[in-house]
Amino acid sequence: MIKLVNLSYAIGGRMILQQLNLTVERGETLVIMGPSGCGKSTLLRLIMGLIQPTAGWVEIDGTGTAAFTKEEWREIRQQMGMVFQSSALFDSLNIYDNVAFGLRRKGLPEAEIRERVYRTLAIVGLEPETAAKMPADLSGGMKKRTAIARAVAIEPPILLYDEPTTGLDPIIADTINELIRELQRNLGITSIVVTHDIQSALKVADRVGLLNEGDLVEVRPRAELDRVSHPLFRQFLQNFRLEI
Ligand SMILES: Nc1ncnc2c1ncn2[C@@H]1O[C@H](COP(=O)(O)OP(=O)(O)OP(=O)(O)O)[C@@H](O)[C@H]1O
Repeated sequence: MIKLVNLSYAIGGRMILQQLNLTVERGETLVIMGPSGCGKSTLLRLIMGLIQPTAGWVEIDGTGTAAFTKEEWREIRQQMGMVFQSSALFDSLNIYDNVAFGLRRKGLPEAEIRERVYRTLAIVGLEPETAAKMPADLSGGMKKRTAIARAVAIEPPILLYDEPTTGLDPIIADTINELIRELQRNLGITSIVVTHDIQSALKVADRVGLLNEGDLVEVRPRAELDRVSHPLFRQFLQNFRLEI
């Protein structure tokens, strides 16, 4: 479970996020949409503890993080996987070592790492032979699968995705959406997905929220998107030619 309590973030005197309150239940997938620059990536960075809020706090599974030390953040980050916008694979490491990265940091024995790497590659739909390849040898969709595998390998209860389908063609994007859904269904992962992609939102979301100018203006269950009331949210959905 992820809870935001009056969460605010300002930088250089400018308010980026203001007083966000939200609970993402265990096993739920929340999609956050919003215009460019509205603060979506900043929100994910706050949840990961990569930056600290100006006011308010984040709770992870009932634990408030406001007074966390760097060490405590490092520990709780073990509960969270992050899939970065550009996949952000380590270019000099092969796929095996990319997926093994978080497992090595946990200090697991190599035999267990090996078993988990191949199991995770299978979960994300990559052949075992992919393990020996370098990121540069992979297509965009396979890179994204690898990035998801790297995040999933540590078996985190929470996964955060920053624009998981950006830059992928619609068919490949759809397979990534399927994968996000499967991970939620099969592993019960709690997820926040930040995206511009309404198709993706419709495929993976239990609920969808609109972030605008640092404010979470409306959050709706996926099945109730036809009842959205905020004008910008309506416009946002219509712009993507959603029949509402
Ligand atoms: N370190 C920083 N210094 C100055 N401004 C920042 C910093 N980090 C974020 N911002 C500003 O905060 C706002 C929100 O940025 P953020 O990257 O969170 O938006 P976003 O919604 O993820 O955008 P996009 O959809 O384009 O990725 C932007 O106006 C950005 O310029």
